[in-house]
Amino acid sequence: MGRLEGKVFIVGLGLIGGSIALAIKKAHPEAMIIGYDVNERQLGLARSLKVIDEAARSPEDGYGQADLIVLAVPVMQTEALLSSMPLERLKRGVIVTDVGSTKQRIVQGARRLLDHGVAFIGGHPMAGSHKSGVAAARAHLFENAFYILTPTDDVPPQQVEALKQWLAGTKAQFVILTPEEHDRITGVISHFPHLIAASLVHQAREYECENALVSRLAAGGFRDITRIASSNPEMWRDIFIHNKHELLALFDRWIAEMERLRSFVEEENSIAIYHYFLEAKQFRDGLPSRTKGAIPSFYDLYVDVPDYPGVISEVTGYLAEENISITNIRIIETREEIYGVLRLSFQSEDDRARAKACLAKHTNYATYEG
Ligand SMILES: NC(=O)c1ccc[n+]([C@@H]2O[C@H](COP(=O)([O-])OP(=O)(O)OC[C@H]3O[C@@H](n4cnc5c(N)ncnc54)[C@H](O)[C@@H]3O)[C@@H](O)[C@H]2O)c1
Ligand SMILES: O=C(O)C(=O)C[C@]1(C(=O)O)C=C[C@@H](O)C=C1
Repeated sequence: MGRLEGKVFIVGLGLIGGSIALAIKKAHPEAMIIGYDVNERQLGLARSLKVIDEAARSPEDGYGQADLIVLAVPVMQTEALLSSMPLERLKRGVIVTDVGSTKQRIVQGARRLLDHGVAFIGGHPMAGSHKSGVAAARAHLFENAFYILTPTDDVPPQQVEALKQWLAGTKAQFVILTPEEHDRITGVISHFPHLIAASLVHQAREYECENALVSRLAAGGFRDITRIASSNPEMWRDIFIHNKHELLALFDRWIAEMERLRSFVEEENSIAIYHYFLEAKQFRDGLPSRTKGAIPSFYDLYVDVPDYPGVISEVTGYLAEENISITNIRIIETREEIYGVLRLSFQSEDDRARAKACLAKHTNYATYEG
């Protein structure tokens, strides 16, 4: 696909908005990426990290210049932006899209754009992380992942193709769904699992009051299933309100399923318990593997390092001595401070913990997990 020139305006420069910006720039280096975020720190960081070319002072400042507008904010904010977008100031032929985890209410909210002849195409890249913020953004975040689009009949197919071309750098696989299909499927495979993860953490926290060993002993299984409980609460609050109807139906099915399972255990029904686990294993083992992008490794350690030459080789040298492999390394500049931040990525939580201990042994640099 050819390179596009023109202006892209991204509202919301967090994990997803930042990653989309980087992916667009990779495929279309001549395009100008303008960004806006209500959080000035995120906006400043997006500029410093060169995630965007230019910062807008307000959404209104960016809308009128853009050939592509990407709304990458929590879904309730997306609705608000759609209802206040000054349609008469938009460029002719502009494409407006979003990245929100829900679609029905957003597409309903975009009705005023569609009625005004503006091409709104709902979008949802089905990859992400429990991390937030532009510092976590990566150009390859969506590689091999599904990217759902929910165009309505009002939108000409050429506009849908043009959006795919803008987003080609994501290297994602595009899938067209209706907003209803989207919300039903993501309710089951994304939204409800986040609720289960959060509820398991609450359960452990309550047990912790009885015995402080609970969190210290929480090992691989608990950590694997609850990683997503570390996700952004504002984002998940909005998703739960938006997809309320699907989630209520899932609650009913889940509660009935737990009752059934509870009775197997109460009755010591070993055949039923065995088959329950076996069937789950068979289905889980049969899921298509999507190695790169869909499940990114995000075991990052941030290290505050003094700004002098050779500090990076010093840090990596200590890790090499202990055979700890780094999968990625990045310097995050902070212009006004004498300290810089080094972001080291590891393949596993264990590697990250070893790196933390190793740096504590050899240096006095502050480290924190991201
Ligand atoms: N995190 C994921 O795994 C994931 C994956 C796919 C889609 N999504 C969707 O992407 C969207 C963004 O999520 P994220 O993970 O990037 O969150 P994030 O918290 O990393 O970033 C959101 C950014 O939006 C900014 N913002 C909030 N309200 C704003 C407003 N009114 N105007 C301008 N900026 C505003 C925030 O300051 C923040 O920087 C959400 O709708 C979410 O549902 C998230
Ligand atoms: O990997 C994670 O941390 C995610 O939760 C990513 C995840 C998901 O549920 O798979 C979360 C929300 C998005 O809408 C899409 C992807």
